[in-house]
Order: sequence, then C-alpha cells, then structure tokens
Amino acid sequence: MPRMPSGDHPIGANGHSERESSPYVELDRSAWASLAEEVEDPLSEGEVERLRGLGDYLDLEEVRQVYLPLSRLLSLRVDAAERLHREQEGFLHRPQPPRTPFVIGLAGSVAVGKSTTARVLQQMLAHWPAHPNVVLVTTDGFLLPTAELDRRGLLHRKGFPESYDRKALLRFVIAIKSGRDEVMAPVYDHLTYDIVPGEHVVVRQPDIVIIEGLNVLQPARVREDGRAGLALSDFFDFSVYVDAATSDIRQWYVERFLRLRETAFRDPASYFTRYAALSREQAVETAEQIWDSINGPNLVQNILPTRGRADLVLRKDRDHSVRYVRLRKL
Ligand SMILES: Nc1ncnc2c1ncn2[C@@H]1O[C@H](COP(=O)(O)OP(=O)(O)O)[C@@H](O)[C@H]1O
Ligand SMILES: CC(C)(COP(=O)(O)O)[C@@H](O)C(=O)NCCC(=O)O
Repeated sequence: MPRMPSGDHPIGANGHSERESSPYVELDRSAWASLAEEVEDPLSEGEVERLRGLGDYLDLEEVRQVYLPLSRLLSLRVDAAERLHREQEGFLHRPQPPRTPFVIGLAGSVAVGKSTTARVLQQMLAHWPAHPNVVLVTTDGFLLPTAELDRRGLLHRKGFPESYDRKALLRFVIAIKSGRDEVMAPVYDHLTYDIVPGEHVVVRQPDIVIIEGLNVLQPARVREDGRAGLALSDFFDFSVYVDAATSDIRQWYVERFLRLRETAFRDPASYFTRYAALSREQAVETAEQIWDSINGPNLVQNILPTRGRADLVLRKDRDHSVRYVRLRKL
C-alpha cells in the first residue's frame, strides 16, 4: 500500500512522489537515504563522533543517511551558483569580481531542531573543498534588548516577528549579499536572556552563510503606504524549513526545558535560575505554559505559514528521524 506523506498523492515505487499540479517533489526516507550511498562522506569517523558533542543526542546513522545527502545537494547548488555567476559576469563583460556568499536560510519552530540541523550542515559543508568558510548566524542576535521589549510591551512575545529589529536583520543580509568583506552581527545570550551590549560577531569573507531563526522566511512587511518592502528571503540562495507535528515539538520543548533545569538554569547568572528549584511536575507545567502562551501561538500564527516558501522541507517524526524530504522543483 503506497504511503501518503502529505495527504493526497501516493509515493511511487522509487520513493518519489510528484504531481504535475504541485511545484514540489517528495522523497520518502528510503529514497532520500539511498542518495547517501552515492556521496563520499566528507567527515572522518572522529569528526562524525564529535558532531555528537555539539548538541545533545544525535543519531550518527541519521547524520549519514539524511544530512549527508542534504549537504551534498546544498554543495551542488553552491557550485551551480558559482558557474552561473561566472557566465553572467562574462555575458555582462564585467571583470569577474568574486561571487557573493551563498546564503542559506534555515527556519522552523522553537525546539524543532534548527540549531542541531544548522550545526551539522555547517560542519559538513565546510568539508567540501570548494567552500571551506561556512559561517552560522542565528537571528536571536537581532532580538530587541529586553528593556526595549519591555518598553514596547513585548516581553511575552519574544520570538514573534515584532520582537526583532527587522531593519537591522535585513541590512545585515543585504551587506552579506553585497559582498562586503566584513559584516557584523549583534549577539544574544541565552543565559542572561538578553542582547550582550556592545558585543558583535564579525563575519569575514565567508563562502556560505547559514542564517538560522524562527522568522527567516517571513514575507515582506506591507508598509503604511500599502507597498511591500524587501523580505530577508529575497537574499537567500536556498532555504530549508525544519518541520514536525506541533504536538511533537511541544514535547521536545518540554524535554529540553527539563534538561536545562538540570544544567544551564542552575547557573546563578541564568535569567531562569528560579526554575532550577522547581519540582519536575512544576517544571513540566511551566514549560507547557510558556509553550502554550508564546512558542505554540508563534508557530501557528507566524512560522508555519512560511513553510511553503522554503526550497526544502525536512519533515521529522516523533523520534527526530526524518520521514520525508520535500523539494521545490527547478
Ligand atoms: N536530529 C536530532 N536527533 C535527536 N535530537 C534532536 C535532533 N534535533 C534536535 N534534537 C533535540 O531537540 C531539541 C530541540 O533542538 P534544537 O536544535 O535546540 O532546536 P531549535 O534550535 O529549533 O530550538 C534539543 O533538545 C535537541 O537535542
Ligand atoms: C531566542 C528565541 C526567540 C529564538 O531566536 P532565533 O535565533 O530563532 O531568532 C527563542 O529561543 C526564545 O527564547 N523564545 C522565547 C520563549 C522561550 O523562552 O521559550
């Protein structure tokens, strides 16, 4: 019996599903994973092991079967962009300035696994010789400082589009895609739950920039005069949306909160240090309350509606394994 991954169209014998009326092609897990056999793993065994050290639990088979083909696909797109750039510059009779960095937007809910995915991709992409300098930037650096959120009555809307300095974020991406040698981004500290005053990360001549955040696929804002401005994604060369059932993401959020209660919240400098003293039951209740009042509504109202704008959707199952990959047709 063919499986129906997204409702209405069967996956064929080769694991591909494609309807003429849809701009996407879907590959089920086995079809996607079989691509890994054709790709040489750029990471040594030790490096793959070390990927585990980057985050919490990471299934190394999953890294090989899912993230290796994804990094290869991205690498193909980077190479193709380089070729297109050369041809276009030749056509324009221009002096062939270097190509601007390839920018990948990585979107999805709080706790869906964006950071984990971004770090794995960064490591893998950096190993393909054509583009060794892969920089990862998270959009939390562009959140408004806590005092400003307070002033605007947005303390309980952290992560919503309006809680960011959207102009600064757009300027940052434009600077990257203008080919500037050095671009700076502000820094957010999860411990103090605030922007670090005066601190910046400096992005220097990257080959690839991964911009990871909840709202990176938000459409352009419509201004008062009725005209739409530019969207961040207008400057993306490729975008990925990490997707899962909302009930699973909520569960992952609660589990991560419980782990943080055992670790980071114990630090007296932590904004959430008061949560360290909660019983397990109280901690679950607190996490669920934060999810149900902030992160859940943000997912439904703002983030999920941007899924269709992504070039590629990674759909995860309850155990974090990727069930299918949906790719926009070229
Ligand atoms: N591929 C994966 N395998 C196992 N656990 C994962 C995977 N991706 C994410 N997680 C877990 O899910 C939780 C949320 O992931 P994280 O990357 O921190 O999410 P986000 O950056 O989207 O908030 C973390 O506890 C993380 O360990
Ligand atoms: C910092 C975040 C807004 C995510 O930022 P991003 O890097 O995706 O822009 C989010 O992780 C967060 O802290 N949300 C506030 C609600 C909460 O504490 O869960």
